[in-house]
Amino acid sequence: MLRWLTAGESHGPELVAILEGLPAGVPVSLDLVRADLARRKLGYGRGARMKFEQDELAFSGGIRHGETLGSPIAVRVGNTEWPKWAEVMSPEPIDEAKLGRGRGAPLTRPRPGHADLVGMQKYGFDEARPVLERASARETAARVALGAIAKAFLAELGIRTVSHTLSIGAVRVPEGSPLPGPGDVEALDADPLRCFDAETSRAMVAEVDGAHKDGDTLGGVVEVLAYGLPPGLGSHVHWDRRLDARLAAALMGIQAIKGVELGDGFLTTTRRGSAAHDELVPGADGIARTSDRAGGTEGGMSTGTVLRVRAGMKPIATVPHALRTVDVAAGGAAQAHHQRSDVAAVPAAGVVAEAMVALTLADAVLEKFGGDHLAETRRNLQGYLAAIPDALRTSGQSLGEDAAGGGSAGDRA
Ligand SMILES: Cc1cc2nc3c(=O)[nH]c(=O)nc-3n(C[C@H](O)[C@H](O)[C@H](O)COP(=O)(O)O)c2cc1C
Ligand SMILES: C=C(O[C@@H]1CC(C(=O)O)=C[C@@H](OP(=O)(O)O)[C@H]1O)C(=O)O
Repeated sequence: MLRWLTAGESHGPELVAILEGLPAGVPVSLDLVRADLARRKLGYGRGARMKFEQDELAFSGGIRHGETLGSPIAVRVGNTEWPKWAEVMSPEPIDEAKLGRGRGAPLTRPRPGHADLVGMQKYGFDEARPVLERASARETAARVALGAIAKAFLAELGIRTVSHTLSIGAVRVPEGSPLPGPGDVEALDADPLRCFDAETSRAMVAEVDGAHKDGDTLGGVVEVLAYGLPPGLGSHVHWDRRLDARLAAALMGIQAIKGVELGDGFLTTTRRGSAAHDELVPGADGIARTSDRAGGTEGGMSTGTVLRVRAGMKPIATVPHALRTVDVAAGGAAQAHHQRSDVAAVPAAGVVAEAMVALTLADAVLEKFGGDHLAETRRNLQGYLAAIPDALRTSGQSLGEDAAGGGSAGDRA
């Protein structure tokens, strides 16, 4: 079982994350995690904060000489902007008069679409600062750090994840466009919107520019792909063991994600059964699929084909052309508070979604194969794959011998 927790506020000194249950022997470096933290800041439409704020990464448990120890892994992501917020976010009691009218002033005009109002009601605060500090997606830096470690573990078993942007606002990659593979990650990261279709990416830039000019914000859809999965992660036997359910919960747990689809998702609901599923045919080296509409799960289990899961993000709630609200201190109509914000953070949400998928898959792998050292997990995986009888074997399925090698893009249906 893999467990993880994060703590820390958006403008606090640091985020702290703990990952418990990963086997020993997984190669992990600060650079590897730093690289994913940097990818999370990418994307045309992100606000100024992404440029001036630096993530200061440190491991403070669970890793020795570049490898996991099997003990809980502790990660700290320091915030270089902390000195500016030291009084506003001081853990020690502070004279409220000192906070003044600047960044410490009470936020009494809650933003529709953010956690402000209901957080104040629920936790008994009279202003939004104590709510928004934790509701903020700054927290996703901690999850991406843990996701990078989960990805390092999965890569050792030949499993690789890729995320990309499918839509921003009304601009969408055409249905049926080629999927990026593990070798396309660099090119995706170099694209301003992390979109695999160059023409659509240009249209997305124009969409973001348009929203920015109008003082507005955008949402969109991201897709995460996982290559090289064995069949049988998750289970059909109980609702909370289903891999699709676990992926949906993990993705819906990201700030602003409002919908999740497995494979063709809602599109499949419009198809007839004869055109909705992935038919099985005899292939050269085992059972083959004629399509990949399901997105790599059946009966709540991975099928061994490429996993394809989508997450839809609502537009950013802090709309520059501020939305109507109520001033809960003065009473009466007002405009929601606004200092700065992202126009769109969909590409960043893709990197976060990749981290959440990686953590969920790593958990499912450990549930099925266990192992206190990576070598044991790998042996168990290889033994399982080798024991699948020839008559049930799917085409292109690894026998496990190459599980230490690279991703198996050949699994793509
Ligand atoms: C990567 C990322 C960046 C975000 N940036 C902002 C932002 O700059 N301003 C904002 O109001 N919301 C931003 N959000 C969304 C808010 O965090 C989210 O709308 C808020 O937590 C309420 O979401 P909920 O209704 O899903 O709970 C961002 C979300 C993500 C995933
Ligand atoms: C700091 C990050 O994202 C923040 C997420 C966020 C929100 O409301 O979710 C609001 C913005 O913060 P602020 O209101 O302080 O400008 C974003 O910059 C980050 O992703 O690292």
